Amino acid sequence: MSLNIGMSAALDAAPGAEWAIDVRGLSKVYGGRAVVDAIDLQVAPGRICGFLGPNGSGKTTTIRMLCGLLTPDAGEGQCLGLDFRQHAAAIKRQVGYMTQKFGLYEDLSIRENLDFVARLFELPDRRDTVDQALERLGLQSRAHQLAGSLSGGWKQRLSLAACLLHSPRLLLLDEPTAGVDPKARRDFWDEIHRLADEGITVLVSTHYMDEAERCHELVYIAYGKILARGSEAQIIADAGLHVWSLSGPHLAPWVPALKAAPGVLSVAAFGNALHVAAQDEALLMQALGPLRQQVGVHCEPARANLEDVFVSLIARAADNFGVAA
Ligand SMILES: Nc1ncnc2c1ncn2[C@@H]1O[C@H](COP(=O)(O)OP(=O)(O)OP(=O)(O)O)[C@@H](O)[C@H]1O
Repeated sequence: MSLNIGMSAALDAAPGAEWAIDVRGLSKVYGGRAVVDAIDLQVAPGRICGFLGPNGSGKTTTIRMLCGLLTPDAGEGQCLGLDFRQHAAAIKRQVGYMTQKFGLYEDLSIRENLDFVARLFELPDRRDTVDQALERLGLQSRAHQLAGSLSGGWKQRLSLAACLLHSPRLLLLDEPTAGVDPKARRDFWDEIHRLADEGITVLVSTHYMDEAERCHELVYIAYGKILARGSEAQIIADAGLHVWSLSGPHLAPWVPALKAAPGVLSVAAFGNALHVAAQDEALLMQALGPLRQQVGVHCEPARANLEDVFVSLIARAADNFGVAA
């Protein structure tokens, strides 16, 4: 069970705060290594901010510091208008945190789990509150089923219902849809957008590009540092990438040489096409030269997508930090 609730907190979020999350210089060091390295993060109320980055880049650590489950080594700022270092308990009461791993009791039913969480939060009218949560997330038909016997999609809905029970104003969701099928993911995102329409702020980590596209804004982190932020369109424009799409037979043998070519930052297959990306257009043309001579190979400029940008950012960051991408 990962819920950790400050029962004694009486502070409410400061009304009308300009930012739901506003932290600067947030850092966490493990074993002498800054796994979150002086990051600044601002999210306005009612916005959905996607938090992206490769495995081990510091997303969970950041989320856990924001909701007061982990003490930062440095940083200052506010969550919901409250100083996030001084008022961790008060913030916890107004934040819904969904962990990466299912954090509820497998041997309790859906209803029993929700009732348990309602007790933890000392919610009044528990039965009504649980009934409403069951209805909102479409869980009534399975209310008496043990959580341990639910599929991934149902477990995820139960987790979301549990973290919404106390009417939080900020949701911190850590890879909430990992391993969940496309229909359940779509339903989940519809619900996230309904919540944002109601004014709830959402910071959600994900590895899925289609989910990134459903966020109002994105933050991309690697090696504990923020490498890009903004809307999808801004991030793509800021990256200044040149991308060419290649199609034709037997392209796979060309991939290693393309990847090794100077200036090439990303090579990826999308269906029958290869996307090759670089910042330096002349180097890209040089890398593509031999392929453009091949009979049957069609080359044309393409629009960079988020995945092209993120893979390229990692390649550049790896160069900067002197590590293997
Ligand atoms: N308690 C800990 N002690 C030591 N190192 C830790 C601890 N927790 C996390 N780390 C390290 O900090 C780094 C960042 O981890 P974190 O879980 O925040 O990454 P992440 O971006 O959430 O990754 P993923 O996408 O795989 O969930 C990793 O290298 C991880 O091994």
